[in-house]
Amino acid sequence: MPRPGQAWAIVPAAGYGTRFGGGLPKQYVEVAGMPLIAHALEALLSHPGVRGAMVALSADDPHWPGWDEIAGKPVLRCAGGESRADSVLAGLQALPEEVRADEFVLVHDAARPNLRHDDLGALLERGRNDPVGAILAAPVRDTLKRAGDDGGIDGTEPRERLWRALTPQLFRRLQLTRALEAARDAGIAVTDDAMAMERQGMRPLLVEGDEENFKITTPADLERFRFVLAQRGQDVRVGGG
Ligand SMILES: Nc1ccn([C@@H]2O[C@H](COP(=O)(O)OP(=O)(O)OP(=O)(O)O)[C@@H](O)[C@H]2O)c(=O)n1
Ligand SMILES: C[C@](O)(CO)[C@H](O)COP(=O)(O)O
Repeated sequence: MPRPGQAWAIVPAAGYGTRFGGGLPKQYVEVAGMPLIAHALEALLSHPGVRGAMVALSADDPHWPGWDEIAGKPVLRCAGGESRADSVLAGLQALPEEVRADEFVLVHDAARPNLRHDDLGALLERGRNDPVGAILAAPVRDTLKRAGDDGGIDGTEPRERLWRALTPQLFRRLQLTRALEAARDAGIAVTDDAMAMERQGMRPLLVEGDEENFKITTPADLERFRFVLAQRGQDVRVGGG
């Protein structure tokens, strides 16, 4: 049952997992008996602050299991686009009419299966009290090197005040739509939603999130996720991938 203040989530899931490899798009690789996208959706939709999800899929995605709801919440679908930003924009435009222009919406990668409820709660609480919105992020803790063409080190980048952007990212529906449209029209490939907002001169809030909310990009990331689940004592019946 919808509750006041719940936020819709847009889940971009129309990627092909090129860096992951294999025949199956990585969001459908099974871990602990569920495709990765199910872990991501379950973590989102089981939180009381989330109303439902709009999943942006590749057109005619043959792998989508066809869920209409998860954790008792509606799961809607739309066709994604050529880029992640295009897919997010498609999701924003496909949201139900009930979602007002000034309402906050979450954007969360299908490839991030390990979102914690306390992080999501902090993002919703603090992001809603920010004039622009907020993103989950993690401070850079390693020394950063810039690589030369020959594989040698060209230099060390100052890491003070550097953070890695995670998801979910929380913005108002119309503001994010306009920012993504502006970036698209300017031919700028934004790699996250905050970048589109920054281009408009806005400064989203950084909310520190857990390092375990990492994105599954390569097979090594999948092994890390399996290890994390094993550590949590979950049965890891590994499928393909
Ligand atoms: N045209 C695209 C490209 C990506 N995504 C989604 O955006 C998220 C983050 O993208 P990434 O990790 O890069 O996934 P892929 O694009 O599938 O990976 P790769 O770049 O290795 O092909 C993923 O959930 C992916 O499905 C999307 O919805 N539409
Ligand atoms: C949105 C994101 O997950 C934030 O770190 C990241 O930018 C996605 O990048 P990708 O190359 O589309 O995976």
